[in-house]
Amino acid sequence: MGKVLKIEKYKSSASTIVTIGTFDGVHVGHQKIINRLIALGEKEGLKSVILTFFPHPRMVLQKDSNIKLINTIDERSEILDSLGLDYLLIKKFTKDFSRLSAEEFVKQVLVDRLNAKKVIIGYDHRFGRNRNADINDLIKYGEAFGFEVEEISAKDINDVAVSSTKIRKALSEGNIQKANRYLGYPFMLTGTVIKGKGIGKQLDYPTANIGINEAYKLIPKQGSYVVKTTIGKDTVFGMMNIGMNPTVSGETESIEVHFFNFDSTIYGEKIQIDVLERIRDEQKFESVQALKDQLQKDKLFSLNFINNL
Ligand SMILES: Cc1cc2nc3c(=O)[nH]c(=O)nc-3n(C[C@H](O)[C@H](O)[C@H](O)COP(=O)(O)O)c2cc1C
Ligand SMILES: Nc1ncnc2c1ncn2[C@@H]1O[C@H](COP(=O)(O)OP(=O)(O)O)[C@@H](O)[C@H]1O
Repeated sequence: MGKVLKIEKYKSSASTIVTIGTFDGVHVGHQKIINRLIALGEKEGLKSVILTFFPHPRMVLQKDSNIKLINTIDERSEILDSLGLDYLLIKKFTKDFSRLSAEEFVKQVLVDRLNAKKVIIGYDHRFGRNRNADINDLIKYGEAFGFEVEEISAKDINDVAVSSTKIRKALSEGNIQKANRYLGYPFMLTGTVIKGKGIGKQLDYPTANIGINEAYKLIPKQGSYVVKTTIGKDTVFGMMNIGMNPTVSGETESIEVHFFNFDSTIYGEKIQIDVLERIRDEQKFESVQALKDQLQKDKLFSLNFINNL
């Protein structure tokens, strides 16, 4: 288990191997780089470090940017940490930080704080004020300050053929199978169980409404999905709806889950939902009975899917 730290509190006496990036999604391409980082670190006796930024540079530099992220920063930290790094450092990305020259960044962060002896970086990585510097500059700084640079080639990156952008698109289109294949783990939603309208129990399908605090979190296309979660020590499956509930209300978007074989009150609990499969688009039904009939079909679809896992 690694350590998640703010970089302002970190100064490494041990020599490190470092990779730098936003890593939104921590997808199979990212995982490949991180596994290489860890393996090389072990081989060469260097502590493995990921330096990541939050908020996303686009959220800071283009204030109007409506970028949505695959992971909240807590989700990203948890997934990165689970890969077996020594340290995950989160650098708060600010306007001031973005104004550091490439050389200042290398000296102040990579050298003085991280004590980097090796840096693994993608062939097209750019850094420093106005993204002025590239990998060749980094190699020169490495010669001056005493670290090696290992390039991840275009071929290595293209072989994986996965990108955070492609995953965002798949999620926005409701293509959860594709997103999950690219992620290498099920897409997750994390939130707190909040009060809804109290209609679920009347329908005989109580639904835990999930409140997500992070406005920048990407929510998949509206519709219903098969999901899985852990409540206490139990694995619980369910069916989730993301949408406006047009049959009974229709004003605001909600995210709600009906869990199978479950009947506890869980208001206020923090919950992480793994999204496994899409069921269908949301519909406006003629009657509450028609909605209930559909929910019964959705349940059968879900149970069948779960039985085949
Ligand atoms: C799997 C699932 C699918 C749903 N699909 C629809 C739908 O297509 N149309 C609709 O109006 N409501 C749909 N609902 C939402 C119900 O209307 C909703 O559960 C009800 O509004 C309860 O809300 P409450 O928890 O805020 O009381 C769905 C709910 C679930 C769990
Ligand atoms: N099988 C279940 N699935 C989801 N929530 C359940 C279940 N059984 C009990 N609950 C509890 O009931 C609440 C949902 O009831 P519901 O009538 O839909 O009210 P609300 O509108 O407040 O969501 C959930 O937040 C949870 O605490």
